[in-house]
Amino acid sequence: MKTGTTPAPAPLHTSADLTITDITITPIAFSDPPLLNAVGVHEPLVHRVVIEVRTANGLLGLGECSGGRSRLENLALGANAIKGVSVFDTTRMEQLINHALDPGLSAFERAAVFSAFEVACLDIQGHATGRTVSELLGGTVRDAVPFSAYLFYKWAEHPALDGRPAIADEWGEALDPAGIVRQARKMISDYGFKSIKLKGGVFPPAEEIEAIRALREAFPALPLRLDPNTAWTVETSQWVAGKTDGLLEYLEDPTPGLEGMGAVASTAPMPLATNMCVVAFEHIRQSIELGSVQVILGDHHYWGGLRHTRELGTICETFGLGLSMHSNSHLGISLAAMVHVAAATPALTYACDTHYPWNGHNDVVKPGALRFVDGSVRVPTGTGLGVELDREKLAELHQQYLDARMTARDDTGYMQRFDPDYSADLPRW
Ligand SMILES: O=C([O-])[C@@H](O)[C@@H](O)[C@H](O)[C@@H](O)C(=O)[O-]
Ligand SMILES: [Mg+2]
Repeated sequence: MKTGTTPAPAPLHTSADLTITDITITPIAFSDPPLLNAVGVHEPLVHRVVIEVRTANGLLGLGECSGGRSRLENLALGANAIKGVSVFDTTRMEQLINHALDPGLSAFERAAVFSAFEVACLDIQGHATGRTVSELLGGTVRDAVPFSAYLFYKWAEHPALDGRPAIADEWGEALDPAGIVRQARKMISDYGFKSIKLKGGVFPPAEEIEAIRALREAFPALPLRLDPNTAWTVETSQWVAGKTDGLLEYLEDPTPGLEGMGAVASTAPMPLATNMCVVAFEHIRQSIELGSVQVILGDHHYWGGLRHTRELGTICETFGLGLSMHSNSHLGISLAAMVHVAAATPALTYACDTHYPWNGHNDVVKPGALRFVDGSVRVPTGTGLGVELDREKLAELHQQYLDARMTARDDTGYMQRFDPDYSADLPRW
């Protein structure tokens, strides 16, 4: 219970004014280092979208999601469907968006489109009532949200290409256990993270196990995770799980599919986690029946917004599953939304993932509200999401998007520019 030190804020606006009148969808591009994964390498620019929702009484709410040509088309359809609706009617909004989108679209894409608007509407609800988004989600159960150091094998620089010079970064090369430990030391010294995740699926599994061993030696007290994004067969996954017994707090998506994961889980000494085989509510039942995963990585972008992600927490608790959070390359609007929902979700059992150390220096939100201290981000205290748009930065990143003529993320195609024989067929080992 709150003590009398903070006076309860009076509602600032009546809900009668909170009809959506205008929505701006701005595609942006921001820089990204050459991070390696199971399907290739990150391109020099990430395509993402900033959503601005405005109401009749002049309030503004922000959302952020991943980009791509079809995503932009779907966002435009969604925006059109919810004009004239109150920002408090998010359930109806979800129905309207579902109705407006092509019936053939995946549940995943529908959820992603709705989520971007839901976050912006919750931001406005917060401004209108003088409350934070986490308060609107039921209040915080933690003041700060822990994140893990998200390590990647990486090249020292984006190689020169088509007349463009090479692009180096502050992180340098990490292609072996020593490079990974070096990267971990820098990330932990910069951000204070208390757990570590290594993106695997890049090198043969024995080499990645060596990197995990090196991390264990360098950071004896920090929990470790390995995520090869389904690069391994069931047999290889079982072998790796046996070799990393006692080293990992969980093993994430070693192999494709609920059945494959179930087979690995039946022998693995550690819990299995996923952001690939359980990505919608409809997958949970079969996963429980098969015992496929013991930890779900929620992600409000893909689970249909902040309220549904909070509901996912309750389901995880009900079935005795752990809950963590997945991340793709993102900026501060998404980080703020993650922090609010994670702070309001008692069932969160693991530190969340974030790409922010790789991308945050390019943020579209003004500095100050989001800071990592000892690996955690304190819940922003301003109303709504508690972050403010930096319009100059938004314009700059939008221009960067226009100049780059981006269409969709293509880690595999970019890798093939340097290695024409590269194949992204998985499982690879
Ligand atoms: O950014 C990447 O290369 C990651 O592999 C990302 O695309 C994944 O979605 C994610 O981080 C994961 O945990 O699988
Ligand atoms: Mg993953």
